Amino acid sequence: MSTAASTNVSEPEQAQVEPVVVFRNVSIAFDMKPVLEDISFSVDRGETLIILGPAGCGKSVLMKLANGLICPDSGTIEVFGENVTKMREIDLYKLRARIGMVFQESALFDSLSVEENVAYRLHEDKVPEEEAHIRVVEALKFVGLEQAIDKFPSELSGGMRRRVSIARAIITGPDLILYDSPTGGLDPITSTTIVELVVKQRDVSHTTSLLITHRLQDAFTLAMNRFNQKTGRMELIGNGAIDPSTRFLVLNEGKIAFHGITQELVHTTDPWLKDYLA
Ligand SMILES: Nc1ncnc2c1ncn2[C@@H]1O[C@H](COP(=O)(O)OP(=O)(O)OP(=O)(O)O)[C@@H](O)[C@H]1O
Repeated sequence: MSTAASTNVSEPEQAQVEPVVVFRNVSIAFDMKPVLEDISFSVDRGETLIILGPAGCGKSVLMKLANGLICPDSGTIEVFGENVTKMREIDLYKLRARIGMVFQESALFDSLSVEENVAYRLHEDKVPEEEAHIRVVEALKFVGLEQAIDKFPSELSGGMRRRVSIARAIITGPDLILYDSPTGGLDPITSTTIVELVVKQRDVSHTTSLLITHRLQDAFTLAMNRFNQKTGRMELIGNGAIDPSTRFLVLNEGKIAFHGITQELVHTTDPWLKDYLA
């Protein structure tokens, strides 16, 4: 029973901060085959959640659920405090305006120039041409590609296309970024340049993010590095320290095999996780 004294104790500050994404008991099956079963987790403001797991375990399905692109069979999903599973298409459209998406295949429009691709959402929102151009240049500068503004996707390397895709995702100043395998299909050196951009976005803008990766190396690079704004480069945090805003979610056979911080993951005693991380 609560006492007068206990009710007077002020609640911790964190109680006032609403998570950006909340999954509660979410399940979904395709063709009677369960893909995600009773999944619950939340992502706090400013957090980067790295999603790992074997091929086909449901990582992309989880991300599509977070974006309201598909609906769960049961459970609820809240994004920015709103239940996306109950939203009308028009409200989902407004919600997605606050979300930046980076797809594995970059998903650029081949017939549009880099400038038109990056400005796509601004044009949809009827942003005046002059302002749109300034913002495109700024976003392309962020990813180090301002010189490619007049090129077409077919003239770019895979890594450059991925960088354009990141510029397109950040141009609206999103409150949440969903990265679906942003380094997929890239060589290790190019992958590192993409991870560096993700770290830069995390440490400069503190945008809440969900990031799927198949490469453990990328996941740990994200956790162990920070962006140095003075040098304009990513650098090791050092002394074995890790980024406090980066957490991990590992899926296996439709369930959460791990959800927590980097140190807990690397010191796990779970046999399956140890094998997966080896
Ligand atoms: N629209 C759909 N219809 C039927 N099955 C689907 C659909 N979308 C996903 N699946 C199935 O759900 C399972 C999980 O797919 P998902 O793409 O989320 O896996 P993943 O973990 O992202 O895989 P990968 O690491 O290979 O990208 C797979 O078996 C896939 O075939």
